[in-house]
Amino acid sequence: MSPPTHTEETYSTNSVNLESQLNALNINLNLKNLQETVKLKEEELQKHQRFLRMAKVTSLRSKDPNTQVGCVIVDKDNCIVSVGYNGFPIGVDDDVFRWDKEDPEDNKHLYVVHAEMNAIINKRCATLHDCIVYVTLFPCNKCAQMLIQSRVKKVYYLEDRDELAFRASKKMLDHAKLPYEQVEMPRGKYVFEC
Ligand SMILES: Nc1ccn([C@H]2C[C@H](O)[C@@H](COP(=O)(O)O)O2)c(=O)n1
Ligand SMILES: [Zn+2]
Repeated sequence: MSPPTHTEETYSTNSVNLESQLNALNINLNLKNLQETVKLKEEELQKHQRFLRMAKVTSLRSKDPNTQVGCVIVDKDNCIVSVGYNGFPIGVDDDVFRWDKEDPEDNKHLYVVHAEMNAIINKRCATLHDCIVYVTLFPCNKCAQMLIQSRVKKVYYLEDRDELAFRASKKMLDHAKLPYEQVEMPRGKYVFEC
């Protein structure tokens, strides 16, 4: 077999260079796509953190001495369509009805309207279908029922509890395929100059 001619050697070298240049371009393109994906993810996380910070501010209006919960609902255009916090129904006097939990026959849980329920009731739009719910504490089973029936798209939350109401809520949300996601907040993001 005759040795490769100068032309064949040159062609072979060029094709190797071309292939390595294409590989380098491909790696560079993948890196740029990855950087863009990471940037979009970071921007989305910051959006969720902004709305959860608003939910936290909303929760400060609650008179519950033990647990203040806030809820913000936004539509598909990220416009706030409703807010709510946990409190007694309109006209149910905080001075008459008790906020403590000692007496099973006269317990705040018999009276309080949850933040999510208030946000659902307070909505300033025809429907909550496909809206996103931001709540400072994971929805209980009763709120999960209302959120499912309202056909919201997803729930983002800050805190969770290992209690029956929350376990039942997850069971229903999972079965109804209503997704939920816990959001980590950067430290010190609740410092409000009031
Ligand atoms: N997702 C939730 C869970 C609870 N709440 C309200 C109901 C009570 O006012 C308070 C919990 O009281 P605790 O048992 O911690 O003394 O939080 C709500 O609005 N939404
Ligand atoms: Zn609830």
